[in-house]
Formats: sequence, structure tokens, C-alpha cells
Amino acid sequence: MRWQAITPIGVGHRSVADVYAGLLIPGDSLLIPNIWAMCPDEADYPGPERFYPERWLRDGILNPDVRDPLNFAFGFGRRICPGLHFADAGLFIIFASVLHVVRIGPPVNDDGACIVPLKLDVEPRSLTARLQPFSCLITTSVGLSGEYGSSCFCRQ
Ligand code: HEM
Repeated sequence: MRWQAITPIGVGHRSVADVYAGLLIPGDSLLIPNIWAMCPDEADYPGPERFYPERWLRDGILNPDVRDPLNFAFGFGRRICPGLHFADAGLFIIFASVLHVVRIGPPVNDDGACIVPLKLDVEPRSLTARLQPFSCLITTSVGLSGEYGSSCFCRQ
């Protein structure tokens, strides 16, 4: 939810009065939230492009001072996405279930060497942005012993 905005410009809201939170915003203005710019904000997330899960932790536990992307990725105010918790929990369950049984890594060339960095492109499309198809190597586990076998396949 933080690395790439799914809804880069959210959904427009209309101001109903001239002042909001002490700011002069003429009534009847259309407000378009720039969620796309909030995700990689250096002030909140130093080195925003870096895969760095520890950014969320302090002394090994969740750091409440790090801005929670759920507070902007799903919109704002009274019309905030009512599917927020369903989507957040659903994504966690899907990712955890997939990563429990497979490893996903960079593809390998004919010599068996990893092709890095893994190239990922996100294409904005009207209201939503989506990941473009990419090559990767998915390694399936053999049984549930925790050992990973050699049954690999590449997906384009
Ligand atoms: C990762 C997944 C999702 C994202 C990023 C997302 C994002 C958003 C955003 C940005 C808005 C506009 C909020 C605003 O006006 O400020 C919205 C509205 C809405 N979302 Fe989601 N959403 C997601 C999943 C879902 C799911 C799973 C459901 C239903 C099960 C859902 C139902 C709705 C509805 C009904 C609205 C309109 C709310 C209103 O205008 O009162 N969304 N969503």
C-alpha cells in the first residue's frame, strides 16, 4: 500500500465551506488528493524506493511514529473506503499464503545467473494503477518440510 499507490489521485471531494482546518479553501472547490506523491514522501519514508521493512519498526516493534499508509491509501474523511479493513486483511492473507509455499525471485539467464534488478513497471490507468507483467522465478516447495526443491518455472 505504501510502495505504489493503487489509486494515485484517490477520488475527488468537494469543499462545502470556505475554511477547513484553518485553511482558506473556497467552498465548492474540487479537491483531488495526490496519494501518488504521499507514498514516496522522503519526509515520512526516507529512501522510499528501498525495500526496507525495518522502516516500520522501533526496538523490534511497530513504530507508531511512522506514517501509516492506510491513513491515505484508501482516501479521506467521511467517504474513506469502507473496504479498507477487508482489503488490508485480504491482501495480507493472500501474500502470506503464497509466500508460505513458494519463493519468488528474479529470473535467471541461460547460465543460471540471476537477472537483477528485477524490473517492475507500474502503469497508471484512470483511477487505478497496476503492475505490468514481469519476468520472475517462482520456486515451488516440495512437501511441507520447509525444504525448497528444484522444480522452478519462469513466468513472463
Ligand atoms: C487495496 C484495495 C482498495 C483501495 C486502494 C481502495 C481505495 C479507495 C479509495 C481511495 C476510495 C475513495 C475514498 C474517498 O472518497 O476519499 C474508495 C472508495 C470506496 N471503496 Fe475502496 N479501495 C479498495 C478496496 C475496496 C474494497 C475491497 C471494497 C468493498 C468490499 C471497497 C469499496 C469502496 C466503496 C463502496 C467506496 C465508496 C465510498 C463512498 O464514496 O462513500 N474498496 N476506495
